[in-house]
Amino acid sequence: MTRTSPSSHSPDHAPVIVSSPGSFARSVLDERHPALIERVRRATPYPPEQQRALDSLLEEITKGVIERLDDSEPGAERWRDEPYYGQRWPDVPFLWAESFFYRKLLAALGHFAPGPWLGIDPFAPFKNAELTSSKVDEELSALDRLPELPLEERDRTLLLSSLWGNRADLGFQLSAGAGGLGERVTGLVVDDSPALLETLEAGEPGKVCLVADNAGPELLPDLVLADHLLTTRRAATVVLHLKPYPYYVSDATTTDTLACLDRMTRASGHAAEVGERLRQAVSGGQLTLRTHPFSCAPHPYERMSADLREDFASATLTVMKGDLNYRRLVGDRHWPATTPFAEATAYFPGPVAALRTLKSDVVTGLEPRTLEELDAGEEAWRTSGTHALIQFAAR
Ligand SMILES: O=P(O)(O)OC[C@H]1O[C@](O)(CO)[C@@H](O)[C@@H]1O
Repeated sequence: MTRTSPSSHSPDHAPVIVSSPGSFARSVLDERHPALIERVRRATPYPPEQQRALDSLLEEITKGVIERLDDSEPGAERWRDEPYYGQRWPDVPFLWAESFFYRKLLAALGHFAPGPWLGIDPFAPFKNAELTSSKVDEELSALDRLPELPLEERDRTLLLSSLWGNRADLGFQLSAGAGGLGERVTGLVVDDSPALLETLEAGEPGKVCLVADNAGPELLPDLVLADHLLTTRRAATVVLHLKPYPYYVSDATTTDTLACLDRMTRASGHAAEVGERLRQAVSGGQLTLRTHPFSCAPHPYERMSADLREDFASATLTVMKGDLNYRRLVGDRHWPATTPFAEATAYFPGPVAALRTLKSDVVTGLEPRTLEELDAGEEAWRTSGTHALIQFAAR
């Protein structure tokens, strides 16, 4: 990966830029994005106007330079002052390039334009296939064993299933180049779960912010975890942060959340009970769904707006799910992997945890010995989704 000039948050660690051929970031832009355009075309019979817009987007990302979003697009003003227009896609920060690609894909499909395609989620066919799969049936039935477990074991099981649910990332599965997901490795590269749980147990139950990542098989265990936090009084309220519009293929929106609740209540046994309780929690205000525009911003959380900062500052704990949230939490930078997680997140306004399977180059908080072992083992441990971590920083 190439490096560009450093910036304020971590002067020594440059942002991840796409350019070097052969880098992970480059493979996402060169392989994953064009493949995704084709999958979207095949999944939904978009009319000629949208087909032509997809052709132009494909041409732009493969051969052209970055072109602005049309001013008529909702939220276009948030993208207007970015410094990257006219540059080649591989020459700008990875996080920005990926985010802008997803926003342009929605523009090409008329997602925000009044008319018949308004609000149609281009990724819905993939998400629906996952949510209706028999694998999900099995996972929901497995919940029947949950009430028998002692509390400590339930805590751990639910944290781990929310964590490993993060492997359910359609971006990965749709990828032609990445070779899909490898076998998951048992054991976490960092496990701060005892400190995380201690924070939730200390003092009166407060608010927990759960910043969701993917829909379906990841969101289901996230919702079960939210129910567990509420029913065990680890949290008085949970705020579930969702994406305001379809993003990074499988990221969870409000529609996806309602689909999960529906899936649970239509199941039997414990899953149905949890689903019903969660519906009531939404109606009663114990579980709030929040879709902040910054959730789809191409920036690290260090640049979050004052109202979002206030939400996280007033929480007992914020849990960031998944790889993209991790990249945004620590900044998508070339951190030395042994940089303490607390240092990389020092700006964060409250206690924060990350539950993440590793699917991109960025990582912090590793013990030197762990890093040595990982580097000596499987080559792509940072990006293959085989390893995972639970990190926590108190404030
Ligand atoms: O769904 P997750 O865990 O956020 O993973 C999404 C990840 O997929 C990628 O788009 C490509 O791997 C990463 O850039 C991103 O971090």
